[in-house]
Amino acid sequence: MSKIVVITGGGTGGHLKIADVFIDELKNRGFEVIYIGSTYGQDRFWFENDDRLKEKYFLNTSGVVNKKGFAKIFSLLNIFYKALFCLKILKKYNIKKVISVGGFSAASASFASIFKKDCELFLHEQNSKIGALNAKTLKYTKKAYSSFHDFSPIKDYPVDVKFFNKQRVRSELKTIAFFGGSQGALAINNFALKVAPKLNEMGIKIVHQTGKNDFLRVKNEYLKLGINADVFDFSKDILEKMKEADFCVSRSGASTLFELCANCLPTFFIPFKYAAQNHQYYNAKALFDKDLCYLQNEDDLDIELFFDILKEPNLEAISIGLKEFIKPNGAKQIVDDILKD
Ligand SMILES: CC(=O)N[C@H]1[C@@H](OP(=O)(O)OP(=O)(O)OC[C@H]2O[C@@H](n3ccc(=O)[nH]c3=O)[C@H](O)[C@@H]2O)O[C@H](CO)[C@@H](O)[C@@H]1O
Repeated sequence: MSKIVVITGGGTGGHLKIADVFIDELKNRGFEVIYIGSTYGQDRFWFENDDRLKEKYFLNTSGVVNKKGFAKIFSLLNIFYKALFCLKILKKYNIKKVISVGGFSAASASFASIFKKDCELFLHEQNSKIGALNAKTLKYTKKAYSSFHDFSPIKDYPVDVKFFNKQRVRSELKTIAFFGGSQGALAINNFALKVAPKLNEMGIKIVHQTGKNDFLRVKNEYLKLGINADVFDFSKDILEKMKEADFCVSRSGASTLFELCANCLPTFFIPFKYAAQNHQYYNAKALFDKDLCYLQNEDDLDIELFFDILKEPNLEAISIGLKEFIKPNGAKQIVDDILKD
């Protein structure tokens, strides 16, 4: 069997994090990995200087979902043109297995794997609602994996095992973290700034990930409020920040959500309302239905209710429940399954 696997997909951190976890898992088993992503989105930021990869290609492709008319046709033609380039890569390295982690970055290499007769396509869908490209390629896949959908033979999310290793049952509220997902979230930044003075009065320490675009504004606002918060735009080691927190306010992007579960950190989710098919809301609802998180839509945010929750945040029961909700080794099981024949 060829010892080189192609991983494709990205655009945002939620997809790229899965690629990252699979790269480690494959490298540990002596496989080499080629990554194919896009020049748009965050793919370069995550993998351009990654020494684990045998090769990396960033194609000039972009999404088609939100485009209309000629722009849409042009994007589609471009994706197919780049698929021919990907086909050459698959042939050159005799690739037999391509793993897509979704997002528009995955389109060209996924189509190339479908064109190549002796190549199998595998898919990881992170969210509760199936993404546009994944919905199109699903029927051509050898196997598809998801923590939300019945078609998946493996339900555990491929969370980096380090989040489990630093798992902690929370019992006392000393530190609160605000996470906006890989790009940060204006709504969470504004909410944090509104509740910060009272949190500060209550003696609660604030850790706040703002995203790159809003970092300076938020940092300055904390300075004006005279609050000594740990403010950062993006951290390569988010676990360092997470493990310190006893409660979190976060977007419900799938990778963040399952990392929070793995770490047993009770969370108040504020989903990104424009996510396709409102998938962030449904991601969090899977936890909410089991009383394992707090959940509020951005438009209904209620500061009084938030502080009511903080009076008796049920930390221990939620923390213990999260431990049961997700088991480690999701990545290992999926890669075992991909490599098994
Ligand atoms: C706006 C948007 O379209 N968001 C989507 C995107 O979210 P987004 O890109 O925000 O993805 P997630 O929240 O799922 O994951 C973010 C990843 O980045 C990491 N991280 C984040 C901040 C930081 O400072 N350092 C760091 O390493 C997190 O640990 C996590 O692994 O992909 C997710 C997975 O498909 C979807 O559920 C989201 O709806």
